[in-house]
Parts: sequence; C-alpha cells; structure tokens
Amino acid sequence: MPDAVFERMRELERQIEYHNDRYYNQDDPEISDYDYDQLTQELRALEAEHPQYKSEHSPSDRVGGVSSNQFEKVAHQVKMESLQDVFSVEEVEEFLQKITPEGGVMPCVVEMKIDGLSVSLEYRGGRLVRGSTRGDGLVGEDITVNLRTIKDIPKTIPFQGFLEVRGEVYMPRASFEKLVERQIEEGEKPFKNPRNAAAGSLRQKDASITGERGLSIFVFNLQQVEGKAFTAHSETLRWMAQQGFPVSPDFVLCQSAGEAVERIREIDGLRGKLSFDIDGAVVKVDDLHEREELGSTSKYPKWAIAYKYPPEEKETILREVEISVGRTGALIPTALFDPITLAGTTVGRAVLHNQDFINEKQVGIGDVIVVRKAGEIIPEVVAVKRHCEGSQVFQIPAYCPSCGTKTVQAEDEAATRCPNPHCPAKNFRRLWHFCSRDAMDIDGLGPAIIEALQKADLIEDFGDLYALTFEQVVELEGFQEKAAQNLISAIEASKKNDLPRLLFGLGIKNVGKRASELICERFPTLEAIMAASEEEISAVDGIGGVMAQNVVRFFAQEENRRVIDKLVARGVNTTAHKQAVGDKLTGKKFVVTGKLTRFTRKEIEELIKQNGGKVASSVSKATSYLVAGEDAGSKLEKAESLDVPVLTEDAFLELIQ
Ligand SMILES: NC(=O)c1ccc[n+]([C@@H]2O[C@H](COP(=O)([O-])OP(=O)(O)OC[C@H]3O[C@@H](n4cnc5c(N)ncnc54)[C@H](O)[C@@H]3O)[C@@H](O)[C@H]2O)c1
Ligand SMILES: [Zn+2]
Repeated sequence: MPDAVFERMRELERQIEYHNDRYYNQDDPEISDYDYDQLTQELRALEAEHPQYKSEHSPSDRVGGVSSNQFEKVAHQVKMESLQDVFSVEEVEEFLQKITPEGGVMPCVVEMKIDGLSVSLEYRGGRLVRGSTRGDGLVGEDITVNLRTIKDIPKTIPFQGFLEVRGEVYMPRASFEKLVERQIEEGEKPFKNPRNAAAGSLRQKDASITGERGLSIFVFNLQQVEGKAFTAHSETLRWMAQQGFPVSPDFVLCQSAGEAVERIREIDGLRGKLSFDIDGAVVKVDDLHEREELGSTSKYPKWAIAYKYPPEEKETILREVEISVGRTGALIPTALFDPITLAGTTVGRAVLHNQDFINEKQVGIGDVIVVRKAGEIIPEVVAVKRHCEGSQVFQIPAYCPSCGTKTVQAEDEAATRCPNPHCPAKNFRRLWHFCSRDAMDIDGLGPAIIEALQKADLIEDFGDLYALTFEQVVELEGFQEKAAQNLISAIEASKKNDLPRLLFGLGIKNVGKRASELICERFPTLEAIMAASEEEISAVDGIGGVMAQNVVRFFAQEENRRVIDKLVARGVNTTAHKQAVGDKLTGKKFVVTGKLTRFTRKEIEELIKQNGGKVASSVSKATSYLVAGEDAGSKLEKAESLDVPVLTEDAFLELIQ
C-alpha cells in the first residue's frame, strides 16, 4: 500500500510539472484550472498524510513558471508569491478564525481575484524604469518594452522615490472576444481564456503585437516604497490610486469573517456583469504589521487566502455542426447543441476549431457532450460524455461549403482552408472587415447588405464597392431610394478616409489599428508601404519582424495588388493626412543625454522619430549615435567605450538637413 501511495505522489508531481509547463511557459494549458486544482489538492493531501514521501522539490512548494531565455532575467527584491487557494467559504472562515486573536478583530480586505498574469512595476524619479513577470517568484523576465504598450500603466507618477508595485495584467472581455474572433477567422489556434491570452500577448518578442491586444492592469500590492510608512493595505491601495494606478477594483475592508464571506458572495453575483474575468476572491489581512508577523511559507503568504469559484459545466446533445469560412479561407466548424444555461446566460453553440480538436475529443453528431464556459465567456466543448449509437467522428468537408473548391490542409497548421481566391464566403468576411468601424467605417454596409450585393453579383472584392451605382443598389430587394442614396454617399465619403483606415481595412494578418497608424506615420503613401522592404518596415518604432513580414507578403500577392489597383483607379485616398518629415534617420538608433540648448528632450525625440529613427534610453552596441549635450555623464563614457559615435546638437541637425 505505501508503495502505491509513493507511486501516486510521483505520478501527481510529474503531471503537475507537465501542466505547469503548458500553462506558465507555453500559455497553452491542456486541462482546465479546476482539473489542475484537483491534482494539486490530491498531492497536498497525500503530502500532509505521508510527509516522509514528500519530494524535496515538490511543486506544492514552488511558485509555477520559469523565466525563458527570450527575455533578460530580473531578480525580484521582494518575492512574488502565489496564494493558497480554497474552494469553500467555510475554509475562508476557518482561515480568518485561526489568525484572529481571542475576542479581538482582524480587519481584512476582500478583493476580486483578477484572472491575468502577475507583473512587477518599478519606478524611480517618477518614471517607470522596469517591469517584469513573476517567473518562479524569485527570478522573472524583463518585459518593460511590452508593458510600456499598455495604456493603463502610468509611465510617470508624482512620487519621486523608488517604488515597486505588483499588479495583474489582464485582457478585458471585449478585447478577448475580438482577439479570439480574429484568431478563428485567420485559422489560428485561439487562446483558451483571457488569462492565457494576456500571458501570451505580454510575452511577445514583438512588442507591437502586445500593443494591439488591448491589455489592461489592476495594481493590487505595494511591494516596496522609499521613505514612506504605511500601516494598512487599504491605505496603500488608496495611495497607489492617487499616484494614477488603476487599483484592485471595488475592494472592501471587512471587520469580520461574516462580512468577508458576504462580500465573496456579492462578488460571485457580480461576475457575469464585469468587463473583465475573475477566477475568485482574495482575502488579505489589512494591518501591515500583522502581515509581517504572520509571514510566509515557501510559496504563499500566511496573511492571505484565495477563494476560487467552481466552474460551470453542463451536458447537452450535439445536434449539428455548422461550417463557416473565415477571412483567410479557414473552414470553421461550430457545434450547435440543445441550449443550456451557463454562468447566467443561454448558450447553444461552441466553436470546434479544427479537425484535430474534433478527433481528439471524438465528437460526433447526436453525442452527449459536456460544455463549459471557459473564463466565463466563450463556451467550449470539454468532452464527449456518451456517444450516440452509431455516431461517427465528425469530418470537416473536403469541399468548401461556399464555392465547392477542394479544401487543403497545410502540413504546419491545423486549419482546413478553401484555397479559392474568389471564394464568396472568404470575400464576404473581407468585405465586412473592410467596411467595419475601425477600418473604412462605411455606414449602412453591414453583413446583410454585403451578402445581397454579392448575391446580385455586384461586388466580389472591396475594390468593387467603389464602382457601385445608385441604379444598381436601388434595384436590390428591400432598398428604398433614400437608403440606396445614403449607401452610395457613405461609400463615396469613405474615399477620403485617412490612410491608416485603409491599411487596416485590407485585413493583413496581425496588423491592427495601432500598427496601421505607426506604419503610415513612417510611410505616408500606400505606394511607399508597398515598396518598403521587410527591414524598412520593421525599423519603424513599434513594428516587429513578424508584422513586417506579413505586410510584405500581403502586397506580394497578385490578387491583393489587383484589388488595390481598383481602389486607386476609383479614387480612394492612399495618402496619410499626417506626414512624416523625412527618412534620413531610418534604421538608426539614438540615445540622447546631457543638457540640450537647442531643443527640449521631447522635441529632439520627436525630430528623430519624424525622420524615421528610433530613440532608446540606454547606450548599447546597437546604438547608432549618442547625442550629447552639456554635462553628459555615464552614457557618454559608455558610448566612448563602445565606440558609438557622439554628436553635438549641431552635428545632429546637419544629419537631418
Ligand atoms: N490548467 C492548467 O493546466 C494549469 C496549470 C498551472 C496552473 N493553473 C492555474 O493557476 C493556478 C496557480 O497559479 P498561481 O500560482 O499563479 O496562483 P493563482 O493564480 O491561483 O493565485 C495567485 C495569483 O493571483 C493573482 N491575483 C489576481 N488578483 C489578485 C489580487 N486582487 N490580489 C492578489 N493576487 C491577485 C496574483 O497575480 C497571484 O500571482 C492554479 O490554481 C490553476 O488555477 C492551471
Ligand atoms: Zn470557398
């Protein structure tokens, strides 16, 4: 018997390590958090019962995750701990009772447990100087450039001393839904939940991709502060809010276990209505001195506990699998099942992604399936509970349901695609994107009208929109004169749109709204963008290699060029309203130091960017020039030691003349 226990413990450790790697390092978990928590609970219970069998390096003593070599490492001065989690409110009560002195009180703060990823932010002299991931709690990854792309993270704060705060970077539901929709459209593997999406988006080598993902942050702890003394956690939260940080939303200070439990229940009720995802509630001792006294284990603080809400799963019957075709031609299978209520809403459909996913779960029509709302929003088919008699694993059709072309599956990807460039379903998606609000914003050109125009053979691609006439539109069923006139006017008006809207509307993989703006700032005409090389595009501040490659590939395709020719011939504006001054500094990296006499810091940085250069904050071998004013210190020394050319302000001006 003890042998069996020993074996089971090793097996659990092995499984937990495996899932830790999938979750923390690959941002692609295989099992649900709930299932994972079951494994850790079992291991913890066995370890308590048989301490002699416990491994020296048990995963229950370690904070999950390692820091990859992709980023520089950061040693955390204050350990970034995990939280002990419990699954019932009784355990929360027990926890509070244990630490409350006889007859006394132990005020605690109840916060929402944001489902994202933990980061540390460091400020000096009122400026954000470094941001990092948790890693294993002691050593994380330097992701400062990525964090800088998050709008809600203050880059400057009033407080001038050294400050380190800890917060949770998360992906709001709206951003998550948009991202998943796009990933499905493009036939990519979508993120399973907002946490993985946030983690995957933040740890991008190409920070411009991070910038496109609409991430946000809530700050929930003050790690270190220079020269200030606080007595309570709630006080630090209020102070951090004054400094401009978005802090833990709607935190409540409770005086008793009863109040804390009541608040946990309240948060549960709010869950469906929040604009972000939470996976529980955190209860923390408010008094900072008490916290110190309570201390920590090797993994958790003893002054806090996380209550986790149970997931909602239900069984239903799969009735049908619908196939739609995405913008890039990916065939997307969607399960249609008998509607069920999950986390407060009725759901009747869930995307089945691709053939691999269907095969893995052995999904067939008529089967009893288990559906869950992952991260509260997007329903997913978790498993088949029972096969229906004679059911067969569903097969994605070998022919496109829209145009009948034989589908293809590239070796290196899971999606089945329709390769026909004239496929109406594919073109429908592209047209829809082109007309959408962030792109050309053509009022009144929604999906129903696009379909009607396609059916009447009036348009194939978005170039054709600009050849539509009033007479053609008014002929369509259900169109009155006024509506037809409005549509034609809206299309006409869109011709004047600024270039970034057009570029975004083209639907280039990964190139979102922000990236389009950045590219157009540097290359102010469509012609210039089309002529630019991968190197030139990736030299744009904020645009990385992956994106640059996608842009070049897009314009290299004959069909895309043909559509663009139509746009140009029909008078669509292809020039940016706001133009860059020049490109004299393309590909050059500058560092500016010392007291300047001809410009402010901001002005010179602006000039560098307007001329196509980049500005960095520290001198390295990659620096092209150091512009040094009076009293230049260590940066000048470093530049000299690395043989980086040093420019005076006048010499700099000559460069851009
Ligand atoms: N599905 C899988 O395969 C898999 C694998 C590994 C881990 N996991 C999940 O991750 C969990 C373990 O991860 P963990 O160690 O990061 O613990 P955790 O996510 O359960 O809790 C700790 C984290 O909560 C975050 N947090 C959010 N809001 C907070 C707030 N208001 N105050 C304080 N902290 C807040 C912090 O960033 C902290 O790091 C597991 O319980 C499981 O749910 C899943
Ligand atoms: Zn097709």
